[in-house]
Amino acid sequence: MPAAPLILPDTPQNRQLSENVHPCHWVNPEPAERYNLVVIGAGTAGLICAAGAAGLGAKVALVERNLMGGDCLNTGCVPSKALIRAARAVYDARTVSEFGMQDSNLAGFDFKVAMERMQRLRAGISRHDSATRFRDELGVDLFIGEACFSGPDSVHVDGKTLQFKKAAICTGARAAAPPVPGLAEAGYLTNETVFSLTELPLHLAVIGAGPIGCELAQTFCRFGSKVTLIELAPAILGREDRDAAAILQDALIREGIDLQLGVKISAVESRDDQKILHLEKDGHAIKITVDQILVGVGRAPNIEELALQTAGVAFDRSGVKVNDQLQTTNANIYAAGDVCSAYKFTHMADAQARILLANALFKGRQKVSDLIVPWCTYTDPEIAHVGMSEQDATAKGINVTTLTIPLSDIDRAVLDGETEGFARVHLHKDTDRILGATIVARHAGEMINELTLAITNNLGLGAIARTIHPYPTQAEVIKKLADSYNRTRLTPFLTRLLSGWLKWQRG
Ligand SMILES: Cc1cc2nc3c(=O)[nH]c(=O)nc-3n(C[C@H](O)[C@H](O)[C@H](O)COP(=O)(O)OP(=O)(O)OC[C@H]3O[C@@H](n4cnc5c(N)ncnc54)[C@H](O)[C@@H]3O)c2cc1C
Ligand SMILES: NC(=O)c1ccc[n+]([C@@H]2O[C@H](COP(=O)([O-])OP(=O)(O)OC[C@H]3O[C@@H](n4cnc5c(N)ncnc54)[C@H](O)[C@@H]3O)[C@@H](O)[C@H]2O)c1
Repeated sequence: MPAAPLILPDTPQNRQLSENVHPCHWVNPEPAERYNLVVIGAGTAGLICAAGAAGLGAKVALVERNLMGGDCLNTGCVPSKALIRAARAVYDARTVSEFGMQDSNLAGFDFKVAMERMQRLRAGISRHDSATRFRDELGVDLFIGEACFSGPDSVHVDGKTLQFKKAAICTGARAAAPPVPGLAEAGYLTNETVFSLTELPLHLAVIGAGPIGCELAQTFCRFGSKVTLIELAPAILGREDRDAAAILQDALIREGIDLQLGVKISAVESRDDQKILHLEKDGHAIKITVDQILVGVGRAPNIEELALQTAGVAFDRSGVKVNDQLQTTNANIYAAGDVCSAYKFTHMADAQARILLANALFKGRQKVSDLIVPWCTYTDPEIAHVGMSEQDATAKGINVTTLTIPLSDIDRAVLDGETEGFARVHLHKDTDRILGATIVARHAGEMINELTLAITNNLGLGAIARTIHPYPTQAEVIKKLADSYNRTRLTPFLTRLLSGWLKWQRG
């Protein structure tokens, strides 16, 4: 009988996942005399570093204390997006009457089936991050255990010492806990435990309306939980365009989420199986009784166990300190991903790992500040953003022209019944140079790529105006932005000139 999986519940899918990303009978190899690169942490950043370096012929050691694949595979992007997909199916089924289908209701929804689907898909995807693949196909020395520095050029794991020329700290981050009296005693879910639920909460309190809170509040509400979403700030998704966040805020309230904004949680107490949250809002006390609490109030870097002082690596509350080339205060040690990045995204961990490889192994001088970073919050509608916001540009003293097209102007969005949203670009004033963009649409995450490509490659809106977009697609909204830019170039003088020419043509 194989050991119980590291990720609960104990199901065949979770056993398969565990066997791939933390095999129970794994035997650590004998360390090489010296490694070109020792990578600590096998999340996205660490896996890209290890696979990339080994693929280029480096001798690489990779150390992971828990599950290879890190947050993204096990407790982040993958399980959350599988559940978001299930929640969309439930929502669509409930709102089909306008398409002529009979109303369906929630009675037929089985939470266990949605969770099993997530576990099955996650286990399948885990093959790419598996221990045996990294050892047998990529030639990486994989050590399972907790790593800590034992000197400026050595790491200790499982009673062994790994000597390195260069090291990469890729240890990621974990859920931060809000300092609320009684919360720890009452118990709460985080991203590490919410995907292990076996029963749908009847009433779920979600603390924090950032991406984690908004995505999962909407998901559980669609599954049929009563959801209270509690946010300290006066609005949700503080980092997003205000108009974009307002559209989502309305959608969440309309779907039945009890949204408590500008609220302080003064205490939590538990009574029988219930948890009681005491809130303060505008001087009033509010009491909410729930059966589960989910916390999503930001991340704390995983640095405590690394003995960073021993290696001369500086750090603070936000993580390992790195320069623009991802080098720490020890010139031979670099860091990438959530442990050092203000942008905590899988694609950013990936992009930083590539920079780390070039700079650490090949004396490259690539800079993080040169990256154009898109992101997307996978609510319904999605909110996707790339580049600067209007405030970023203003703070840099750049004059901006902002253009916005509502989705209600786009035929395909009208036909799909998905008109809630818009596309917006910020241009360098009097030019077609795109500084940043936000899209709110059901599949905004797919649509933002065209604008990311344009910004990354210095293509202005003019290039998009010259690009044919298939009709009818929702991405035509980006072409319409470009057309509206072209119209701004029609000065009264040019208009007079053109109309004079056409008049002359008529004879
Ligand atoms: C619920 C949720 C949803 C998300 N959704 C998205 C999304 O849709 N899109 C997106 O881009 N991002 C998303 N993210 C963010 C994304 O998961 C992270 O940005 C990404 O996983 C960071 O990768 P990383 O390699 O830096 O760190 P991690 O994935 O955290 O990996 C770090 C690894 O290091 C290991 N480790 C730590 N300390 C040690 C040690 N001392 N010794 C050995 N090993 C150690 C850990 O066990 C872990 O496996 C989401 C996050 C959450 C929580
Ligand atoms: N789709 C995606 O790419 C995606 C999805 C989920 C998570 N992530 C990543 O994970 C990271 C963490 O996400 P997150 O949502 O936990 O953090 P966050 O920092 O983005 O948002 C946390 C929210 O919690 C609020 N908050 C803080 N303390 C509070 C308190 N005591 N009471 C009530 N509200 C409080 C904050 O005001 C903020 O709005 C993000 O930075 C993001 O990069 C990305």
